[in-house]
Amino acid sequence: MSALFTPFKLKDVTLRNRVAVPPMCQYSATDGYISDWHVPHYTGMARGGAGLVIVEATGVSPEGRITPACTGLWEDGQIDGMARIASAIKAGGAVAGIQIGHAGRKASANRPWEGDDHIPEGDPRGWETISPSAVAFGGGLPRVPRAMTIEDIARVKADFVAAARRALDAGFEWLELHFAHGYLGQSFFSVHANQRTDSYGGDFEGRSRFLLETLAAVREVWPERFPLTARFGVIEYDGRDEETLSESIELTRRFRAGGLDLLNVSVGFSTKDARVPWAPAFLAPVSARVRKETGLPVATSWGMADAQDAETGIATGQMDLAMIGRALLANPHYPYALAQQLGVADPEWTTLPAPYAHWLARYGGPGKEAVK
Ligand SMILES: Cc1cc2c(cc1C)N(C[C@H](O)[C@H](O)[C@H](O)COP(=O)(O)O)c1[nH]c(=O)[nH]c(=O)c1N2
Ligand SMILES: CC(=O)[C@H]1CCCN(Cc2ccccc2)C1
Repeated sequence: MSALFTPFKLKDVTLRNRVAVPPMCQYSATDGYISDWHVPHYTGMARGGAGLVIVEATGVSPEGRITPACTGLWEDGQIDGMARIASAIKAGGAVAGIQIGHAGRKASANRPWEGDDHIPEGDPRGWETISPSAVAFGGGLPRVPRAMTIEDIARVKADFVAAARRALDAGFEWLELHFAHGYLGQSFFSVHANQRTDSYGGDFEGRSRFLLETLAAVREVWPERFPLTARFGVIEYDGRDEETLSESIELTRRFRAGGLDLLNVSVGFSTKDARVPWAPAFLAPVSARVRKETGLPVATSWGMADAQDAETGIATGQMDLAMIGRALLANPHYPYALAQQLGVADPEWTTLPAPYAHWLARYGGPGKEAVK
């Protein structure tokens, strides 16, 4: 019996298995509105057999996008397109999730294949960036952000709440706050990005305040029956890992007390000088520690695609969900291959829709004997 292919119930939502498609920007939107790219893309991901599909980082405001081509939920007109995506994911048999976020000092950037760098100041495609402090990320993102005022902070929190409401209206049943990867939420917690001397900076309490207040505000509007989750970088690989991890674990305990239902464990990416130990499943031991020391269900990703790594991750309690990203860009039906490799009974019917499963259940594969 495969641990990866067992259902996962969280609040009133049940995932058919532990394979999750993490949010992956498609950089295919216009003014935050989806295009003809998105519904087929997410439909394919859901039909491939994953238990959960989380829609890409979606801006809570125009300036909260990473690039001009990122999706948004800052205005009601954007709900309809997102509703089509949510409906398609559910029809494909997966739970429909969405990540909402604000890119902070990493905003106003070109698409990865067009430079992955800040749009030059003065270029009409770009916009002013904001962050806890006027400290640039550096490298290809040299633009110095404007330090947020208390009014900015209040506005952005309200934007998260409004976007959460729109996600609910669109039919999503799993919400993920983007508090990772060097974007605004992560930046408030990061000593690299947050040098404020007011109540939103300085010590652990100050650097945690924006994240905890945003969670509390969203918790008020997101229904108890649906999972409210966050993706958060618990480690920076900047030479201060033990200090960062212990602070992150304490903050995760407070997330749990504040009503968070699951943490998607990731990397902070707050500094361009990070030395990330890239390797298959490199974050799994960190995920295990967070899960053990906080008691909160966790998901994690980063090289979790190997069948044994994913199976071990779940079977040994390192994580509750394995988030598999690029392998699913390569092959949205990869959950079918995982089920086959892990010896799941009826792998076709476990992962694929009837029009495919019926025939594949009696198909030997390329180069094998013809249909029986
Ligand atoms: C094209 C693309 C786009 C995105 C990502 C990645 C890639 C490749 N990733 C990170 C992603 O969710 C995942 O954590 C990483 O890709 C690591 O997992 P894999 O090693 O790919 O399985 C990502 N993460 C996130 O929290 N929000 C996002 O919108 C995106 N966007
Ligand atoms: C929005 C977000 O969190 C994404 C945007 C794309 C790059 N992601 C981070 C990433 C780094 C290296 C390989 C894959 C992914 C973060």
